[in-house]
Formats: sequence, structure tokens, C-alpha cells
Amino acid sequence: MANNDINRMKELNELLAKASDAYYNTGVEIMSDKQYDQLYDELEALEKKTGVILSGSRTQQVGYEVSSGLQKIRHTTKMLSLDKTKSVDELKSWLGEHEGFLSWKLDGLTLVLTYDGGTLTQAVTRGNGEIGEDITANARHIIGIPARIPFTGHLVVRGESLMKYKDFERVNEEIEDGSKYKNPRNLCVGTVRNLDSRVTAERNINFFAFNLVSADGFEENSFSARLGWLEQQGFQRVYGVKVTADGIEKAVADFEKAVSENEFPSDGLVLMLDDVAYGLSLGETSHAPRNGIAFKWRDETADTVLREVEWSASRTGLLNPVAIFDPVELEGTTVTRASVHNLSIVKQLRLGIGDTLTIFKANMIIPQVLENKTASASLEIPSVCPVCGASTEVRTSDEDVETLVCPNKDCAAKHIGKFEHFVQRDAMNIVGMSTATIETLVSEGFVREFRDFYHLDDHKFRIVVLEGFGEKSYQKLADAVEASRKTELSRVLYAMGIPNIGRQASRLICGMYPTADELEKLMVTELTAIDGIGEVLAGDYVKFFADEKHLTEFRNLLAELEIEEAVAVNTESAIAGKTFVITGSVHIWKNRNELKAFIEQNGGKAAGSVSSKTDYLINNDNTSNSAKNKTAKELGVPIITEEEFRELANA
Ligand SMILES: NC(=O)c1ccc[n+]([C@@H]2O[C@H](COP(=O)([O-])OP(=O)(O)OC[C@H]3O[C@@H](n4cnc5c(N)ncnc54)[C@H](O)[C@@H]3O)[C@@H](O)[C@H]2O)c1
Ligand SMILES: [Zn+2]
Repeated sequence: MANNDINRMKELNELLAKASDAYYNTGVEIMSDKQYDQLYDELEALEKKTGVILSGSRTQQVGYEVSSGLQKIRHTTKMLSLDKTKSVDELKSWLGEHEGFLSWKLDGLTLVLTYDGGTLTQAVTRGNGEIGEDITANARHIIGIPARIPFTGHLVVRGESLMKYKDFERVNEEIEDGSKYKNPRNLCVGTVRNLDSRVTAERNINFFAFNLVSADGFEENSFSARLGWLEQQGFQRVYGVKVTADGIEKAVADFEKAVSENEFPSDGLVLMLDDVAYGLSLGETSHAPRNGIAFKWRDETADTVLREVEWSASRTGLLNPVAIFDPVELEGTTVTRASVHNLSIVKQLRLGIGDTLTIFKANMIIPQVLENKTASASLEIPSVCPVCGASTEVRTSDEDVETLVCPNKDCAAKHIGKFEHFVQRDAMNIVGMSTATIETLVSEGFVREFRDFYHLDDHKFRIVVLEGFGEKSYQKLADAVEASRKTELSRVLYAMGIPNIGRQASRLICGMYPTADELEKLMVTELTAIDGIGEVLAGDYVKFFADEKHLTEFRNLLAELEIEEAVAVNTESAIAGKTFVITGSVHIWKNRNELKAFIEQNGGKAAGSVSSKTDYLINNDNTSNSAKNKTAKELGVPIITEEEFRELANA
């Protein structure tokens, strides 16, 4: 047996352990899943070849030792991993003559929930498979986890908590502390394991049940029927279909077609035996049960040439490296750029202009650099900020991740992000103010602080001659700016870009303190007294207004605006307290958002998915076989048209 092999195995174990610690405990990854899987496969092959499995080998373990302030809980049954394949043929032969249930393999954080007497009593993360963390307080704020269920016996269910891409983008946008998250899973892990459950509430974490482990006295033996039953109990559940060996190929193809439209990340599929008792009788290996198998996407890869690394400046001051390469086709679209995330990864990939890169799409959606085949390591790391020319700095995080930052507080790039946020639809809603326009206005020196948007006319003659402008487009922009003067206070507060203060938080705060005067002076205790505002948010808020510069900018801005009183929520209305889900297109209201706003103004709630808590599903097409219609019918939730809704609301 070659010593080389043993040494390599040691090295691989160390690397994999370090990666797993980062992956499970910090939410900051040091390698892509694909790289991890390659190293893991190499280790497994060496173990087979040598017949040696080193003590503590990663192939014998699940997850990673948990290291947080959360309470540790031992699982009653071990939470194992799943065997994996990339071949559809293997799935077929694995299933043989049996019936299977094929579903998304959701890419988030696995949870085990326990119910007794109809209420949620405990929610625990998978952790290292034997010991997880108690996140019950947070679970109460996760969409798809019912607080109460009709079933009153002891019930244990497993599922995945995860974040939709759109929520990921929304939340990540507001994360200011220089540690933006790389993907929805990282952010989900960070959120669910956060000690402040209000943060969980704000971030729209979703839970999808994927396995009913037990429900005392409930004897159903079909895996898929058990999930159907969970749905009736009010859970969100993973989407899946029943299959036989013959149908697998088509089913996998259907899933693959749907993946690019997915609202949530999935890193493959899971095939379970539908006969639960038979599946359990097969037992398990040291690290995986035998009643299921995972199918990982056989990601397409393509080789291309690196032409440039763009250091895109963000409003946090981070300079984020983006690889720009010759166009390649991947999963049906043309790709020319991929984020390289941070300086550590730039170094690890040994990037240089002209290098040959292999590109793939993580979860078939987000372009990533898999490897650098020529690894010239010749890339020059910019010593000055590409936007303001200040000297750049390298920062090293507690997890040893290096990032490049522009330390100049007045760097226009920071303001561009801030201004982009300011003009957004949810904020000041300056229609047509694009990033390109903001960049021009900032670099010409016309916009230095928020109020400057309201004085563009001072520069009119210089603006109309700029490239891409003209009398007409100037006028359009000026009109949009004028229209935005009349606004609500909570929009202004949100537009200020206070770290972590999202649209919802600013609404809550202004609901309680409806004048600008009060807003400037709020203290932590006053803020945390508001239901929905936690310590973290309150701290960020107070810190923001403690800065004289921010205060001045806020006051200067307000002097330009005409604040309308926020529409008071009508708690007396006929729909107050009712929960609605809206799906499909609408024609009475301008769009779904308008209808949603109407519901909220009248004291109702507009939820994203149908559950036992839903009072009505608003859908003009109640005949279609859409998932929402189906669920509503199963749960007995009435499906109403917009007209019927209007009548109900006396609108
Ligand atoms: N990037 C990194 O540094 C790094 C480090 C460690 C692990 N990883 C990734 O994690 C993988 C191994 O981790 P693992 O053991 O956590 O997961 P796994 O890939 O083996 O998947 C099994 C798990 O998927 C979950 N799951 C999601 N949807 C499901 C469904 N519909 N039905 C059943 N289970 C479902 C369950 O928790 C299950 O235990 C690696 O292959 C790698 O991709 C990456
Ligand atoms: Zn700069």
C-alpha cells in the first residue's frame, strides 16, 4: 500500500473537514459543492483501493459537529445522509419492480419537527446527524410549519427549511456588514440558527416536509400518501410524483425542465421507496438509509477563456470579483460572467487573464467557476478602487476569508448602491432611474446625497447633452422625480438604507412613530417594544441616526418631500383578520401587488401559499389543475374570483 495514498487520504480528510465546518457552521463556504463532491469521491476511491478507512474519515460521517450558542439536542433516530448517483439508469435499477416517490432534493437546512397534543413542541436541526440544535423559537416564524395541527398524537416530521431565490436577493441586498451570503442555503442556515427569531420572521424562510417519520396510530404505508396527509395537517410539503422504473426517465426530464423556473434552490432529486414498511426493513449503511437514493444533477460544464476580472464595487465597500469570459452555452442559456465571490477564491483558483476556465451552473441556475485548467495565477489584484481611486485594503474574516475593500467612506460606489436602493419601487419609486443613469449623475457630481435628486433641474443643461440623454428622456426623468416627492414616511425611512431595516420593519416603525421628529430620536427600548423589531434591527437603527451625517441627509431630504399620511389599516373591514392567497392574473386590480396592498390596508393578510390557515384562495381560474387549486380543494379552502372577493370586501 502506497504511503502516498495514505497521505493523500489524510490531506483529503483535513480539507473536507475544514470545508464541512465552514459549510455547516458558518454559512461561508470555502469551496463549491461540486469541488467538495469531487474531493469526497477521490477519498472514497482511495479507501476502496487501499482497504483503509482512517479514523474520523469524512466518508463515515454526516454533517458536522455543531458549534453555536444554541442548545444541543440528541436525535432519537440518527439523521443520515443519502447515497447519490448521477445516472438515471442507476435510479431505474435501484427501484427495480417497486413503486417510488421522486421529489426535489431541496437545498437548505434539514429540520426535525415534533408535535404533541396538536402543537409544535420542538424543532431541531440535523447537525452532525446525532446531535442537532434546538431552533424551536425560530421554527414558529417559518412559513409552512403550522403552529397547531388537527392531529393530536405524537408526530415527527422531517423536512427542509430554505429560502426562495427572490427572498435571498431581497435580504442579501440589505446585508451590510461586508459578509453578504453566497447562496440561498448559506443565508437560510445563518437565519434559522440566528438567536433572534424576529430575524427569521422577517426573512421569509419556508419549510417543506419531505418525510413523515411517525404519527402515532396513523397507519398509512404509502410514502406519498403520508405527505399528502401532512399537507392536510397544514404543512407545506415537497413537490414530487409517484414513479415506476419505466416512468423515471420522463419524470427526471420533467424535473430538469422545471428547475430553471424554480423559486427555491434544489441540488437534485430524491427517490424514495413508496412502500414505507418495506423500505424500513432494508435498514441502513453506516451513513445512509437504504430506502432512498439521491440523484444529483449531472451539471453541464463548458470550457472558456477568462478575459477580464471585474471588481464590482458594492455599497458595502466590498470589491466583488466577477469573472468575464468568452460566451458559453450552459443548460440552454448563454453565460459570460460568474461571481468569484472573494479574494480567497480568486487566489485558490489561481486566476490569470487568458486562462482556460471550466464553468458550470450550481443547482443548474447560478454560473460558477469549477476549475482553472491553466492556473497562471497572474491576475493583478487592483491596488486602487476602480471607482474612486483610493488605495484598496485586504480584509481577513474570522473564518480566514479574504476580501478586497475600498476603505474610502465617500467612495461614489458606496453611494451608487445606496442611490439604487433609494430610487427602488418599494422605496422612493423614482420610475426609470436606472443604475446607468445613477452612475452618470454620480460621476458627473450632480448627485452627492439624496436631496440632490430633487434638484436635477439645476443641471438640466449639462444633463441633456450627456450621452444617452436628450430633452425628452430628461423630462421623463424629471417628471418621475416630481411624482416621487409625494410619498409616505415609511418609504422614506426604508429608502435611507439603514442596515437590516427592510420595507416591513420601516412600516412597523412608522406605524408606531408616524413623524420624522420621533423617528430621529428613537431608542433601542422603544424600538424593541414594537412587535417584529428585535435587538439587532434596533441596534442598527439607533447607530444609523447617531451619525450626524445621516441625520443631516435625512432632514435635507425631508425638506424636499411632501409626506402623505400613511393609509390607516382598517381593522373594522369585512376582511380584517382573514388570510388570502392570490394566484393567477387579476383584472379588477391593476396587478397582484395592488390587490395585496388592498387586503393589507383592510386588515387582511396575503400569504404566499395555501395552508390550513388560509381562509380564501383568490383565483379567477378555479378549474385549472394548478398546485394551489389542488391544495385548496384538498384542504377545503374556498376558491373565489376577484369579483367574489370584491363583494366579500364590500369594495
Ligand atoms: N461546499 C462545501 O464546502 C461542502 C461541505 C460539506 C458538504 N457539502 C455538500 O453537502 C453534501 C453532503 O451533505 P449531506 O449529507 O448534508 O446531504 P446529501 O447531499 O447527502 O443529501 C441528503 C440530505 O438531503 C436532504 N433532503 C433534501 N430534500 C430531500 C427530500 N426531498 N427527501 C429526502 N431528503 C432530502 C436531507 O436532509 C437528506 O439527509 C455534499 O455532497 C456537498 O454537496 C458541501
Ligand atoms: Zn472607492
